[in-house]
Amino acid sequence: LSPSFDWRQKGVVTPVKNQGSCGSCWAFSVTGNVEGQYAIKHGQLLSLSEQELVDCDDLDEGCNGGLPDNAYRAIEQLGGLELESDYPYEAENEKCHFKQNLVKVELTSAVNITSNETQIAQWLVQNGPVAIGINANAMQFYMGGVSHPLKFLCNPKNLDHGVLIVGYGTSRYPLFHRNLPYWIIKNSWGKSWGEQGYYRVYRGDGTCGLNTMASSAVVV
Ligand SMILES: CCC[C@@H](/C=C/S(=O)(=O)c1ccccc1)NC(=O)[C@H](Cc1ccccc1)NC(=O)N1CCC(N2CCOCC2)CC1
Repeated sequence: LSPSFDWRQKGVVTPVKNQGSCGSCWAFSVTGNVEGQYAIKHGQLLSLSEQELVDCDDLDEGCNGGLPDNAYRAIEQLGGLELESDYPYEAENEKCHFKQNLVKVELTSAVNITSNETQIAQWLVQNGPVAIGINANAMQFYMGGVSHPLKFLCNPKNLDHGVLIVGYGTSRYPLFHRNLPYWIIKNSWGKSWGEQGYYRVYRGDGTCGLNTMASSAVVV
């Protein structure tokens, strides 16, 4: 396993987005994953619509929450994803105005990825960014660095947020830990949150349950 890998350097990750005051994190996690899969397969980076999922994915609950696995199925059933520019984000539940002729990306299926973090890293290098569920307790007060909250402060069984792993690394931590392994996670709370919108979290001990619900779409 290479010591670090970052899909942002390969041009398959769109700029950090902001879900606003709508519980649509699950939709951003899925569009981020599909954007990556499509870019890797077709060599073109498209920004895809979260609002289409918020409005049209009836397996989920729009601004009141959702699950990546439901969203992949809904995208297959709907017929595909439209561009962000064709179906712009409104941060509220609206009436579905999906248009089949505007579909840019179709899914053939989706996969669940093992919870072994070394294997998740291998999968990521071979296939692309990974959609995950995580307990966001430690993210609400995150100001940068490598987050490694104590288990009782970030229950790995209470997943409540959908985000996207885009890479991993090891920090040369001078004083305490020599090589601190971490994940690089794209959040959807805007660029002013965390490290320009990103979250680095300890890699290797199931911190905040980040390894327990890893998944990806398979695009046409
Ligand atoms: C109210 C929804 C909030 C939203 C994220 C909002 S958020 O703004 O990113 C945030 C998260 C944490 C702290 C603060 C802010 N969370 C979700 O959508 C989370 C995301 C998630 C959870 C677990 C695994 C993967 C992804 N999902 C959920 O909240 N839900 C999952 C589906 C569930 N349905 C119940 C009825 O039967 C069908 C399923 C509804 C709640």
